[in-house]
Amino acid sequence: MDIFRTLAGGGASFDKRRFQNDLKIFGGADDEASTSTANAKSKGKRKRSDVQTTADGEQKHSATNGAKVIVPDGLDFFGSAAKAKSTTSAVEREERLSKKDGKRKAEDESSDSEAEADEQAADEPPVTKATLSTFLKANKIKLKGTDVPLPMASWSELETRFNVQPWLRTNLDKWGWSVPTAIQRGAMPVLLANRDLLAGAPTGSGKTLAFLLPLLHHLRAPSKKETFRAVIVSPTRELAQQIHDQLRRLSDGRNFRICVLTNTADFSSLSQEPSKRKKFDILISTPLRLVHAVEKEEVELGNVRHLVLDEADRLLEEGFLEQTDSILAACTHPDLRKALFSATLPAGVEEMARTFMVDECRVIVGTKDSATETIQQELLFVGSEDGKLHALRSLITEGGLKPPVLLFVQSIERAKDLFHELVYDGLHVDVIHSERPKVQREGVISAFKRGDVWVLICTELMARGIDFKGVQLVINYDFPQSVQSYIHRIGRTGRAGRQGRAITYFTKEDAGHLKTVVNVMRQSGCEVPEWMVKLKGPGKKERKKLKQRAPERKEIRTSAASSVGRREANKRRDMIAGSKRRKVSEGKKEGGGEK
Ligand SMILES: Nc1ncnc2c1ncn2[C@@H]1O[C@H](COP(=O)(O)OP(=O)(O)OP(=O)(O)O)[C@@H](O)[C@H]1O
Repeated sequence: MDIFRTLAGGGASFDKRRFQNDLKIFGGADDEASTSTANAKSKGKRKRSDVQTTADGEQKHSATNGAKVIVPDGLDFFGSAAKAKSTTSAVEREERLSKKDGKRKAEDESSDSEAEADEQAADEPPVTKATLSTFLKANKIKLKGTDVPLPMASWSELETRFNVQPWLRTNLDKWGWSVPTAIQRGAMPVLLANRDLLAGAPTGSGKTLAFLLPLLHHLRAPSKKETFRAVIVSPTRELAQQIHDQLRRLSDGRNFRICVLTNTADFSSLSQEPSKRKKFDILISTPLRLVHAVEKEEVELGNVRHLVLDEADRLLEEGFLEQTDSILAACTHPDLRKALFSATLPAGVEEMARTFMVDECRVIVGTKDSATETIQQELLFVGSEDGKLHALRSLITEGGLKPPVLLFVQSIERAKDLFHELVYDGLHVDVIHSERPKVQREGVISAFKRGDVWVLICTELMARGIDFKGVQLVINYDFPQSVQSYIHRIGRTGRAGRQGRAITYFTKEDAGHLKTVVNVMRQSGCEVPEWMVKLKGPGKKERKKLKQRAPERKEIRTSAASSVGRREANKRRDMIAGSKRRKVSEGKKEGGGEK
């Protein structure tokens, strides 16, 4: 079907002169090799988001094409205008710590002014009732609930206001973060005051610390008497492991016993008879594992005082809802406090959450269900399924594929297929999905973090929560099945104040759902062609259908002949490289004798 008829059927009209290049390609959509950038920054006019501060304190993202996009202060999650610099320095400082001493010294000297900005930010005065509304506005925080505790402006309030133990502050300071992020400012006081909390803030904005620190504060020290006083539930093993790693760092030196139920060793300790079981202070688990353990009476949740649902909207969705419900029912302690966190909180989820929370506070940062501002988002029309491989290979040959890259597909099958295609392209590519054994999954993640894997093909498994700091680019090879999926997937880049880029491929078949992504792009300040803005969004029914079931797509495969050709070419290339290496090493041996 003609794509323009499809789109026009949705109420779109086009400025054909302005988008003549796109139009040309759309018109020739039958040619499966056709690809067209239908994004705002096409043809090299990509927006860069260098944060500038104007005299009136507003921040601007300067675009390389000259266009200025005003960014509200609060959407810089790592500080307001005056602190933009200091935030960057906090993240940079974390990286610098791992560099050699000499280099560190030189960098430290050159960043005197940054250090001054850090100090200024760290000294921000506590928020009072009189300054509350200005503070909330500046940090783009929205608070709701009865007697919601005032947000905290700086880390020093942890001691002065909440009496947090010095060891916790010492461990926190090891990260070198000069100021709390907006969600940490708003959510931590609520949790430190031991209130139920529903918290929403963009991807990569530091939600994990916002719930971990108050939790450790309340537990104070390991307990010999009670087991499982706190439970953190996450939808994937990988995320559970990541939360565990951060918790370990934050509780360094305190000997808290932390059980990650997805770890075989911890799990087998619980399968023993009750008297021989190890006692744990904190339990981190995926829902299914936890429910099984509760059913088998290996885990007893009657002592739990603090329950955290990370990626709460996912845990309250079909597929996990039943298990989350069982977990809630098993946490029977009268003093149980619940904290729900996510970057996306659809209205239905909030409604459901309110049915089991008590006198909860609601803390939302930025616009609900929106993408992180530092991500340059692009939509790329690829004609048809085959066009995706062409687009990807063009990106590689044009040098636009700067590793590390995460590449999302809609199913395990397609992840495997794409891996088999790309592995012959000479890329350092690997694939991760739930069918791969745990050890392999862990190995792939480590290799990706080390930089040994440049392109990681993944399924929805990696869409939420995973914090790979330096991801340069996210490619949605297959169009995401919901707006939440889109926000979380692209949120793997542009984390902790860094810049990131996300490209979403779409075919004629995806066109009906384009508007959902377009809305997110516009909301986060990306330019979008007018014709896309005028598109009609999918109805509720269509959205539900797509969420429940991924569309049928043509198998990922270039012609057998070309893949054999590439395989042969790669073999030849490897042989030549091997022979060169051998010659060099033989030469070295011979040279060695001359000394
Ligand atoms: N106050 C801070 N200043 C600077 N960096 C921070 C601060 N707090 C956390 N970070 C860093 O920000 C990054 C993102 O944090 P985190 O993984 O908690 O994000 P998140 O909001 O949970 O994201 P997602 O929604 O994707 O799960 C991490 O690398 C973390 O170390």
